[in-house]
Amino acid sequence: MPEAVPFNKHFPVSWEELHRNAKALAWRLIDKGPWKGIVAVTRGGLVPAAIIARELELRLIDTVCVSSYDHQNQREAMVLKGVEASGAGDGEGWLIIDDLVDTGKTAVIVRKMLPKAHFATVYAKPAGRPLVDTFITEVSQDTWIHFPWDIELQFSQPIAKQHRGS
Ligand SMILES: O=P(O)(O)OC[C@H]1O[C@H](OP(=O)(O)OP(=O)(O)O)[C@H](O)[C@@H]1O
Ligand SMILES: Nc1nc2[nH]cnc2c(=O)[nH]1
Ligand SMILES: [Mg+2]
Repeated sequence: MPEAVPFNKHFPVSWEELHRNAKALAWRLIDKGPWKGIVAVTRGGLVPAAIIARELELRLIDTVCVSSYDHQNQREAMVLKGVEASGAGDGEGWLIIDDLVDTGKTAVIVRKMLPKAHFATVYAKPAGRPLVDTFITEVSQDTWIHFPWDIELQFSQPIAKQHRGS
């Protein structure tokens, strides 16, 4: 595995921004369909998958449940649940939706389960980018993305102070 990159930068995402970017992803995906359904990668893929399901009028939704981070620390990936009764088969005509790809480890696992599915994320970092078929926004490898469900409003240090401290 490549050496872990420290997260020097922070990229907070608001609900509005996430909604807008997930809708932008739906616009990119509409012409690549038709789609039979969505497999959301829990938990991060659940909110983007809900927005995309609404926009593409898809009602058949399944989940794969993968966990590989304790906050910012990556550990061995655990598959808690695979694709079940949805009939996704080899993934032909299906979308896999996750919030982001970072190292690409989760993407490799999910792609093995559904090799013909179209893998789409809202955000991508360079190491994971080759594993995604469609994404919206790229951020650098040393950036940690903070999703709206993980954060709350609070005082923020000026960038100059954060930079001196890093
Ligand atoms: O490309 P990778 O290095 O594998 O990282 C990307 C994965 O990490 C996060 O999930 P996490 O395992 O933290 O679980 P969560 O979705 O439940 O927060 C994120 O939602 C992606 O699924
Ligand atoms: N929230 C969040 N989860 C991740 N999992 C892997 N990389 C990230 C990231 O940048 N932000
Ligand atoms: Mg996840």
